[in-house]
Amino acid sequence: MAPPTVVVSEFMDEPAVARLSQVHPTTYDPGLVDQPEALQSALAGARALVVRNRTQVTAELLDQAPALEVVGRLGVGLDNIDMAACKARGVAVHPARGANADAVAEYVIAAALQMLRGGAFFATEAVQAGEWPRDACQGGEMAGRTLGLLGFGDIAQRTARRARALGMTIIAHDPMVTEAAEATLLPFDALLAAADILSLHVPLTDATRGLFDADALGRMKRDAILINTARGGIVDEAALAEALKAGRLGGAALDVFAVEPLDAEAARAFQGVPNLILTPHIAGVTAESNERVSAMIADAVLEALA
Ligand SMILES: O=C(O)[C@H](O)COP(=O)(O)O
Repeated sequence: MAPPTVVVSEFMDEPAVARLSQVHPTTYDPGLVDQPEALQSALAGARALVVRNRTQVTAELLDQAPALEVVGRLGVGLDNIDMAACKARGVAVHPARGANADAVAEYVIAAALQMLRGGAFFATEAVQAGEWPRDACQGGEMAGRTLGLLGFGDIAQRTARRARALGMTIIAHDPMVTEAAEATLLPFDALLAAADILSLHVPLTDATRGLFDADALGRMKRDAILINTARGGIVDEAALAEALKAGRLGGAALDVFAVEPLDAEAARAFQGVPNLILTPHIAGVTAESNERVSAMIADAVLEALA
């Protein structure tokens, strides 16, 4: 078998893989991300590498791939890719910008609705059993509440449009944005103090690492809901667990974690914590978004190698 020109180390929509395979010898093995040696040897002659968020594209890995020309990223976060090392080696990096944004925006709205109103939808058994738990099932409304967005890029703006349609007031903080039709821009402290639901849409950088520590969480409303679909590491998980347990915060939905899958310490910290939803880094992944993301990256790789 010819050594692969294209290596795909995490899951990708099969029709997009097939398009790559028609043109170039392609190794598609979603398990490669967990087999560093196999990944290195697959890359020996590869011109393209396609990853999601778990494959660490480090300088060391790039050194094992001397023919590499392009990295396709099946998502938008770039914290698993050493961009400087790619640049130094002339390796282009293509994220799937915009292709999973609707999936994340819908997740944020669903998580907020779930936190406010979700209890009612778990009443099926009680209702079948002849109970009528109307008090326990009473929730809250999105309309009239304030959605705070930290970061006001594409995903946050799509979330804002949906929230506005539900009657919410939208506020945002983004040092890169000076004008926004969809939101009132506020300083960070004012955003923390005013949001009923606060959703994070910033990358993990030195400036955002650990930003939501005990102090920041303490400056939010006591009944506020925090939603993190951005990156683990922005929220201090132990401090969040403590705040929820102590009733200093209303609830949280976390899709991303400092270590994924959760390590034992984080799992212990979250044990028995009330009003907490944990999901496995899935906000941006739906059947539709996987198709869009994969098609976009197949196109980018084919074009780069043409
Ligand atoms: O950065 C992203 O777009 C999200 O983390 C989803 O990425 P993934 O689906 O490629 O893991």
